[in-house]
Amino acid sequence: MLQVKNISFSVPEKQILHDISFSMDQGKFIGIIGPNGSGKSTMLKIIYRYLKQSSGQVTLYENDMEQMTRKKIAQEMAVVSQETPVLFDFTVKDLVMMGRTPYKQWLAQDSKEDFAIVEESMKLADVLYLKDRTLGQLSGGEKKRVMLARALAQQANILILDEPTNHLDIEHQLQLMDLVKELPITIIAALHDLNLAASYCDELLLMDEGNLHRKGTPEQVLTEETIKQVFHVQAGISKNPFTQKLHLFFYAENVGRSEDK
Ligand SMILES: Nc1ncnc2c1ncn2[C@@H]1O[C@H](COP(=O)(O)OP(=O)(O)OP(=O)(O)O)[C@@H](O)[C@H]1O
Repeated sequence: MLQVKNISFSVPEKQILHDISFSMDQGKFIGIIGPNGSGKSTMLKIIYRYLKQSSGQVTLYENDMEQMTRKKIAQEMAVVSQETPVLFDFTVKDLVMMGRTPYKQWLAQDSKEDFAIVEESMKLADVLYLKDRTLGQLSGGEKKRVMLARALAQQANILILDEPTNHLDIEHQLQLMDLVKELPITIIAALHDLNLAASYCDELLLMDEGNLHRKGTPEQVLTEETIKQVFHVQAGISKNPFTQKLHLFFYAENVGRSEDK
């Protein structure tokens, strides 16, 4: 459904992305992983058209995204970015209602259906109890969940998440990942936690210094060799005994050396 074709991105000082190509199939959960500064957020920002690539093309259902209107893109894609908007005086329910904007005519009233969708989205993201608070009165993790609720209210076909579990406690991390995994839509998420990525993603894109180092299933991408090459740490590959999913252990290269002496 979505194709990224030969995308490069440069700023005056340097090239940030080098000739990236991949495609996303309907209903799949794709994870973008890689060290700090490897280009994950930049790649996502180009997909949701916050940044314009220097060369290459992104197509959605074979249409060039540059030719699509903002409104059409907002009906297709919802984004939870790393930044929270500076709308401190807005209440949670008003913010989540903003997710309905792409479906409204100029100055149209919120419909019964809009209110029902907003309430359901707040329930799913576990923020209903915060609905009358303003954004300025929330913790980092609560804000993150409100932004997820807003994205859910958008009812888009593609959900883009930039480090969605950042700021979340472990219960809410797993809740969020379970929730988005169950959605019948396509998800693309930049993730730092490789074990979360391994557990939930159908496919991983491993970025390294602006290049797509490897793509494939978690088993294909998360090997001892690739982790050493890209993250410069040693990894042991195992299985989570409860979920049977791939599980990684990490250690610095010199661990255990003192015991060898
Ligand atoms: N506007 C800009 N001008 C100059 N350099 C930039 C700009 N935006 C991003 N960069 C650089 O591009 C590289 C990729 O940044 P990006 O935010 O995409 O990385 P990331 O993989 O998402 O990192 P992190 O894991 O730390 O969030 C970094 O080295 C960053 O400093």
